[in-house]
Amino acid sequence: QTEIEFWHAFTGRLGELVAEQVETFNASQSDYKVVATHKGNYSETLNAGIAAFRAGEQPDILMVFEVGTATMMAAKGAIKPVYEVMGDGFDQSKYIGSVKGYYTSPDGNMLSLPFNSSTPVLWVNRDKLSEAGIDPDTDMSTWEQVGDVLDQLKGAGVDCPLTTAWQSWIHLENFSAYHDTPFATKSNGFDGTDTELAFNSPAQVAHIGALGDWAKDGKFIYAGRRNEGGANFRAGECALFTESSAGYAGIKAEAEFDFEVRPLPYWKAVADEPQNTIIGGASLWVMEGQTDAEYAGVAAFMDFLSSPEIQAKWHQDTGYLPITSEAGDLTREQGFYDANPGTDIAVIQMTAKEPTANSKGLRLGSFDQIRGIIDEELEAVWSGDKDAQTALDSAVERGNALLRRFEQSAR
Ligand SMILES: O=P(O)(O)OC[C@H](O)CO
Repeated sequence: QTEIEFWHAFTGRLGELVAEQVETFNASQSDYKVVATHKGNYSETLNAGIAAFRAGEQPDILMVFEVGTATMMAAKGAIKPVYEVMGDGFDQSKYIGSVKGYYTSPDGNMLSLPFNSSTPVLWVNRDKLSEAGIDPDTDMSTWEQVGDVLDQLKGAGVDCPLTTAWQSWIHLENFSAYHDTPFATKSNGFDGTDTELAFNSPAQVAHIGALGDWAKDGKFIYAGRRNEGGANFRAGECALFTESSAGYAGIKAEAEFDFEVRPLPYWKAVADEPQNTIIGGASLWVMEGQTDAEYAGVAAFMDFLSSPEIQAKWHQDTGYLPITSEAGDLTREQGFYDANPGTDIAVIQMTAKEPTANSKGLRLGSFDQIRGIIDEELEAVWSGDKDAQTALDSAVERGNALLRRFEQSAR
């Protein structure tokens, strides 16, 4: 039996669900055994994979969050493109375009498997709204409307009207795509590594400024750079929570209140209607230097993960997007969206409009480090130390220095 090493970044409910998938695969055949190992959070898992490659001890499969995509694409000699691993019969057309597009080479080949792809949405604690005397069905399509609701929640004495996970991903990266505004030049890096950050334009400054005002007034409660705010929301402390669609797994397992998923709000003052949101989560990269038997095992496992039943179950359990049209169709046929209203919002938000140059996604080198800079600057806004314009100007300048260094090293 050939062992396939799979390093991932899941804990909690998602950790249980990925373990279940691996067990199902292992029990379904006897040629291969996938051994899944948790390597820490997304950044730690990426760094562990890079360090292991340098030491010649890389796993067969490495989960890399979307932030690491450009880094992995540039890591020549470290990765084996998924379309090559899958071989001649690989039908790339079954994967949903807007999902696989993030991980596809300029000549149209899938470089990694978009196993756990998400997009941000608005999670609502309906009980919290009712307790505050607010109609839980109140329209919160726009940030203007959310602002009114936050006023009412604060007025009713709610301690945590709004919190967020992944502030840069949701409130700058997706915000920009959703309002069809560049996050960076050169189609957010898709058209070349000579890209510059551009998220300090009036639309982004206005949004971060509004969040900063809400933070000052105790209406927006900052909980951390990753998904720390999830614990507060799941415990029933917060009324509204901007978080990944994959927050679903934990919320469904833990929330003892009536919850709902809504589309990510947009500013009516900036756009008549929203563009599309972009991908987050992670994809599975295959590492170089493995045996033919291991690559055959990786292909079998990825084929299994992409099969309609397994993929539909994963989508329904986790809130991650279905990666194939068949898995989406099967989910609909099974009545899942009817029984769980709102669970199709993430897919609709991603696919309702043809992406523009500003909304295909991001492909920026050293982006994990750049996110660290953005996090630092945003925290200065939430604490009242910097205004939004100053903080975003500084993040752009500091981030551009890292992009230039990446560009030189990629040559
Ligand atoms: O929580 P996830 O897995 O949907 O990931 C959210 C962000 O995309 C991470 O960069």
